[in-house]
Amino acid sequence: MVRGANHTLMAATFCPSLPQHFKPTPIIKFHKSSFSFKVFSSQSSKDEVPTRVGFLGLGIMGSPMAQNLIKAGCDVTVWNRTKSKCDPLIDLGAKYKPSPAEVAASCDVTFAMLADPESAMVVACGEDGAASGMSPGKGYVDVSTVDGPTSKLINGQITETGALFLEAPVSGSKKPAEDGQLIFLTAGDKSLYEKVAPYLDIMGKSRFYLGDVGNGAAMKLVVNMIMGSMMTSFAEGLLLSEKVGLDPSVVVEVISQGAISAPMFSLKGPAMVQSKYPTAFPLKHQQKDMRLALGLAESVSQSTPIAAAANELYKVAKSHGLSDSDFSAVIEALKVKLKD
Ligand SMILES: NC(=O)C1=CN([C@@H]2O[C@H](COP(=O)(O)OP(=O)(O)OC[C@H]3O[C@@H](n4cnc5c(N)ncnc54)[C@H](OP(=O)(O)O)[C@@H]3O)[C@@H](O)[C@H]2O)C=CC1
Ligand SMILES: O=CCCC(=O)O
Repeated sequence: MVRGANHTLMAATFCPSLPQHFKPTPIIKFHKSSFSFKVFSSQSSKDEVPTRVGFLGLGIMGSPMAQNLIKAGCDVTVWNRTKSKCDPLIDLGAKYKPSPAEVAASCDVTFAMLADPESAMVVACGEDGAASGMSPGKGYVDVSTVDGPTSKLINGQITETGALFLEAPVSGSKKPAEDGQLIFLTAGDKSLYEKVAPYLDIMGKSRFYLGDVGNGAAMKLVVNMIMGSMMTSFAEGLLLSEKVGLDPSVVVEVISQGAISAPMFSLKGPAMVQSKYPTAFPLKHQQKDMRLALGLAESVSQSTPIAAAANELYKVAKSHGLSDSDFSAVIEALKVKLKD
């Protein structure tokens, strides 16, 4: 693992729009390794930081991530299927292009934060997709949560153009995205990983390089499978406590002080007790991740009965119209079940 350095230092190190006196020596020391960049050349080459950054997909996660790049002084060009979501970023100084292909063609490196495997594929490889604008010297970094096979297909299409590919799904939700505190789980081209590291460190607090394409996706799915199961177990506990006459708010407090304490329980618990689910991580995406994690487990004949049961609850919640609520709304599926 390598840790991100101070964001201001990182931004000042390579973002061309910052005043020269803010630029310290371009050597970034990380937890386990260090390397240096050559910066501010108009041409990209192997050891230079790419200067023109594209961002495709401006949903709950993509918008604050792109915003942090802009605020750090980076030269950012955005695209989103629903154009209106580009407007706040354009107001902050971003450029706009009307297709992923045009973003990719005008940028050195392009990030993509899409909903699911289907949208990640169409934006990367569809008509006017990013691959059409790719060429040698450019890079494509997919930070969406997808499965390994999808990531490998995108890798194939991007690298066929001579460009480089990195998968880099993130741990951390809306608030960490806003605060530049995401955790990047990267895999793929190592040289691209090193080139984009300063950008990852603006958007995140740490990054892992995990080797071949597919490993980042697998890591993300394992983590989210655990998270999805934890949430359903937590929901069961809250409802059981209420049924036996305990105050579920006190359960949240007790948990927060013990060995099973987790930020997620303290963060979501108080709202869940009030049947409120302000969306940070949409339930439909959590169910997608459970489904993809189950597919991953199936591919290696690993038994995952807890995740399979949790997945069923997310499916029930979706069928009750909770797709766009926060994934903590899965508790409603248990309320429905208990009433039946
Ligand atoms: N929210 C969270 O806490 C986290 C989410 N993730 C993952 O990050 C990814 C994005 O999540 P999030 O930002 O929450 O999701 P949102 O649903 O808020 O945003 C999804 C984005 O994908 C775009 N999109 C969807 N379908 C298509 C399509 N067919 N063609 C083109 N664009 C499309 C949307 O465009 P449009 O605006 O036009 O709908 C939007 O930009 C997901 O893979 C999710 O699992 C990872 C970590 C945390
Ligand atoms: O994919 C979503 C992850 C949410 C989180 O890590 O808090």
